[in-house]
Amino acid sequence: MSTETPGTAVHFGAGNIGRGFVGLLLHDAGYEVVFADVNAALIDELAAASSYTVHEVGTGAVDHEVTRFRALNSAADEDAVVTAIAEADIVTCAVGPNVLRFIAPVIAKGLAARPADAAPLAVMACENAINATDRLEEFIVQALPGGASDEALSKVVFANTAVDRIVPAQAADAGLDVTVETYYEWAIDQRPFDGATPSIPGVHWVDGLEASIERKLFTVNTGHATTAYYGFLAGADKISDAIALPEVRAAVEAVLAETSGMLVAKHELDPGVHAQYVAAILGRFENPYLPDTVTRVGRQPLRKLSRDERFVSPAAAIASGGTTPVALLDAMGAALRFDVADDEQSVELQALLADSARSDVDLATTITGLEESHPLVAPFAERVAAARG
Ligand SMILES: NC(=O)c1ccc[n+]([C@@H]2O[C@H](COP(=O)([O-])OP(=O)(O)OC[C@H]3O[C@@H](n4cnc5c(N)ncnc54)[C@H](O)[C@@H]3O)[C@@H](O)[C@H]2O)c1
Ligand SMILES: O=P(O)(O)OC[C@@H](O)[C@@H](O)[C@H](O)[C@H](O)CO
Repeated sequence: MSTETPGTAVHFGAGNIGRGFVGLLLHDAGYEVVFADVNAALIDELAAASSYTVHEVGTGAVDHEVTRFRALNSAADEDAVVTAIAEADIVTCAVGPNVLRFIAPVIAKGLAARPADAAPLAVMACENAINATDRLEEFIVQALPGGASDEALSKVVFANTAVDRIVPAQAADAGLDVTVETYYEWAIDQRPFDGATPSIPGVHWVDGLEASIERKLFTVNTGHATTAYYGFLAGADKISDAIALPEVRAAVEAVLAETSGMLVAKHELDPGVHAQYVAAILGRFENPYLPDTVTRVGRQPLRKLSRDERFVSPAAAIASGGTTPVALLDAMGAALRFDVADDEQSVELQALLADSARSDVDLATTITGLEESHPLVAPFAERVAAARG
């Protein structure tokens, strides 16, 4: 890690947000980006290319060319990834929260292989999850050869981040190019760097990430998922078509009114500024040029319905104040009806709901991770019963 000349950044996950956002900002900051991914076809295509283009769509859109990258297959060529990490300034990832445990061992090996006099490696997870870097850190520490020695941990700085840019699934013929919205925000907790933050233009450095990640996850992602689940039920394919339906729009606005009240109170946000933030997000969902789908945005419903995620976490915060978050509970009920054959978690969810040996309350606790005595369980069990028909 250096505040001076950018060197190398290793980025795990060369998918939509990896190429369309994190890789782009690191490239623009002057880093050589080393993409590490388990998708052999994607890595081969990246390794054979000298550039790709990030196409923005919407008002003020421009194209950006990304060059000066390498691509490594982290499943087939772990040694090369370890070497790259040993020599890098930065490691980032956008692989999905459930994949963090699988990339941690190779990062641990890279840390162990780092020269003793190297500057600390900045590790920053760019996932839609609360404290994703802390989760990654736990897996890395568990995997450190010889244990979490002071020497190993002196070679690394872990910082939580919040990333925001809608990057839809890409067209089959897009190749490496990525279509994205114009908007982006990358907030990173600056406290762990002790004044020596990496130089990445476009990053918003914050003191502590809790307010930034909760504001983002419980507004952008709660609203997005609500649009997806109600849109799916209404037969919409695109997010922009879904949010154009009055009943979907009303449900999304009701959900965001609930999360807004919680966020404004908890993080002492300016209500007017937050209202503008919400309005801008609804405008982003409306972007007709963004080919985003309800199936991508609703993907992995069991993850989205879990305890620390975009529905249950804000709903539990509201319930702890004695109020029942009816719109959030109804949106969770809509999520239960997300029945998409090629989404593994949707199939698993539907199988759970079809299991007549299990009670509604049992399923409500299993899906949300809440104790049976929690005030949300009884009303969510009612939505479970309704979804089971
Ligand atoms: N797409 C968005 O709009 C967006 C925006 C902000 C945050 N995110 C978050 O970024 C993460 C990735 O989302 P995405 O939309 O880019 O998904 P994606 O499926 O397009 O990309 C994920 C990539 O990770 C790779 N991968 C999976 N397992 C791996 C492993 N063990 N090692 C290395 N690579 C591995 C996959 O092959 C894939 O290329 C998620 O946490 C998501 O919530 C996405
Ligand atoms: O990536 P997920 O599955 O957690 O959520 C789906 C979308 O809401 C998400 O990818 C958004 O497009 C993104 O978070 C915008 O910043």
